[in-house]
Amino acid sequence: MRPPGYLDEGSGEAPGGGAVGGSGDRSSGVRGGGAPLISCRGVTRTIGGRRRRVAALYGVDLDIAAGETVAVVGRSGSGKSTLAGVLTGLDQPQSGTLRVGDVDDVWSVPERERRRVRRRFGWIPQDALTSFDPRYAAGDVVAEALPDAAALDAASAVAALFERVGLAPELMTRRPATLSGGERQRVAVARALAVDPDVLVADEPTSGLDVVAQERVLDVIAVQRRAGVGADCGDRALVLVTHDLRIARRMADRVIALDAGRVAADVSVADLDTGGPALRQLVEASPAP
Ligand SMILES: Nc1ncnc2c1ncn2[C@@H]1O[C@H](COP(=O)(O)OP(=O)(O)OP(=O)(O)O)[C@@H](O)[C@H]1O
Repeated sequence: MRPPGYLDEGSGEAPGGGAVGGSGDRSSGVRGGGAPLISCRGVTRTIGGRRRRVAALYGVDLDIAAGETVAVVGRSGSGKSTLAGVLTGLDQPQSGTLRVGDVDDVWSVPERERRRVRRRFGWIPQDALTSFDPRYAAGDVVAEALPDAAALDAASAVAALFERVGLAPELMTRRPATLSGGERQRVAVARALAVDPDVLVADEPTSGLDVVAQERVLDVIAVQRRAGVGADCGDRALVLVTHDLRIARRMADRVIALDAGRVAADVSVADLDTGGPALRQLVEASPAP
């Protein structure tokens, strides 16, 4: 099940090679010496039915620290969206563990505890429109995601979120299907921010948008990353799934490249150009800057 405010959607193990950079060094993604906010160990997820099963993630080890912005890059089908679903505790891996904060193994705790973990994440899906309930106006989509306390004064909470993402208040009563692609994505960002998340996970948040709309959405996400809301943004993390290395360079501190469901590279943005052949292949496969 998706979190409140999202339509449920299906989602779903793989061959591969070794990683460039830090994924073999499990402490490399953790800054400041503390425990990472999110840790995956040996995560494998297969998707599909009985006839055709696809190994979408295979033996993934990954740490994400509070305060980091991590871009997940890779070719189409490399497992980026699958990883996003696993990291947020929405999709269960067939094997491996996911630790989030003080919960050592998210899939071994009771569902109630898992829901508490999921509430730490704001999720911006790849295709916002299909994640909206078509019966709801844009404001209601965001209101539905509010935590119980904020729901007491939902109207002003939603208005504040609309303002934050640069959406005119009159758009609250419009159905998302009648909004532009960029406006819809910003409704999706507002919905993700409604939970005041510790981790914002954005899956190709600008796909299908023109350059101006892309900039607006990226700016809104960047502001959340830097400013936070009512809390120290140093406690927060952003995971940005993208096939576009230009966006990764612009937004992230660190880049994780997936290849056939495995972590092929885990490097700082500064090392993006010196990451060795595996990473170079991925860089060359991405759109030109
Ligand atoms: N519902 C599904 N049923 C069967 N296979 C699936 C399903 N969803 C994804 N897959 C397969 O799992 C693999 C990983 O898919 P995933 O969506 O995670 O890749 P991705 O890197 O996010 O791709 P893209 O950049 O195109 O969004 C791919 O081989 C894909 O075809």
